[in-house]
Amino acid sequence: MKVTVVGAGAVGASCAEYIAIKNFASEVVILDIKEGFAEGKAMDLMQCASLNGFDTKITGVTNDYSQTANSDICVITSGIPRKPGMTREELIGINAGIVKNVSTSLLEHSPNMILIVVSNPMDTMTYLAHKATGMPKNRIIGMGGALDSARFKYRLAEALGAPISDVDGMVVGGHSDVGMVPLTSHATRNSIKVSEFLSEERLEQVAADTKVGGATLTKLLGTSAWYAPGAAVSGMVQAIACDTKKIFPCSTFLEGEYGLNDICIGVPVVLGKNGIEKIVDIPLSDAEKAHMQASAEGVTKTNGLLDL
Ligand SMILES: NC(=O)C1=CN([C@@H]2O[C@H](COP(=O)(O)OP(=O)(O)OC[C@H]3O[C@@H](n4cnc5c(N)ncnc54)[C@H](O)[C@@H]3O)[C@@H](O)[C@H]2O)C=CC1
Ligand SMILES: O=C([O-])CC(=O)C(=O)O
Repeated sequence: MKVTVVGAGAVGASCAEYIAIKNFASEVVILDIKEGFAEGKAMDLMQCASLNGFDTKITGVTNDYSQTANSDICVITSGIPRKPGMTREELIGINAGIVKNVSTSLLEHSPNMILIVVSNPMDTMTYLAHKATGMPKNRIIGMGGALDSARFKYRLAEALGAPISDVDGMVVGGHSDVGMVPLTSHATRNSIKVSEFLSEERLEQVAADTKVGGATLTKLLGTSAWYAPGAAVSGMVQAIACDTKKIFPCSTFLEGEYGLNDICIGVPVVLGKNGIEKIVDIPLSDAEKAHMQASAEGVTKTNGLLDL
């Protein structure tokens, strides 16, 4: 199993590190445009191998796509992150050109790859990768919901005073400060609905804190987060590589599901060796449906800024 990660920055390196530590891939190639940067990150990570007990071979390359040839899974994390006070959508001007170039260059050398898009604004970048490469929709997957759901579970556990392992919950919709749709009505603490434990007001606060999860960290860190994003990507890569059929909320191209068309947005999917193996249509409450519709309108508006 060969995995390529484009972008050796904060998220790319974190993702490569988690993939290596989980020890399911034979090879990880990290590619960056900055001379020597990916080589340095790869060497540093390889020097963790004996300490952390993994056998994954990690190599770094400067913009040499021939080294990525025949990758099974490719991850795009290249592009600029936001600074405090910015929205993800403001990154489109620079990141669209990068994602378009990177996705087509990857496809030239790995025609059978499954592509995971991380760069922001992620739903629009996933849509762009779809249009630029013409790949089948099951092989282009945007990462956002897996991270947003982890943040939702963190906030729920905090409010419940419960261990995170006791909590389950999912966030669908667009990966943006306003567009996320935390599915509070489906969230549980050890199979008991969280509404049995928390007031409506407290649950609204949990949802609000979840939606600004990325912005909160960006304010604290001065740039956006990387540990949980890297862990979220590595979980999706593992599900595909090991054909686990686990369900993750992912951004995927919709053709009528959830009443939406010609858009990539977060919905629950089954991940396996073929990438997105099934889109899971779950019933939403009227309020969740309205949030999903408004979220889709936001993503479509951002997609309209693309030069396709
Ligand atoms: N979807 C999600 O949930 C998340 C998305 N992100 C996004 O991921 C992206 C990366 O974030 P960070 O790693 O923090 O940024 P970073 O600045 O640490 O790393 C980005 C890397 O991309 C490289 N790069 C730029 N243009 C390139 C090109 N054409 N080819 C190859 N490499 C290129 C840069 O040299 C840099 O090393 C940002 O757009 C950020 O907003 C970040 C966290 C979560
Ligand atoms: O907040 C950002 O800009 C990066 C990101 O997508 C996240 O951490 O959720």
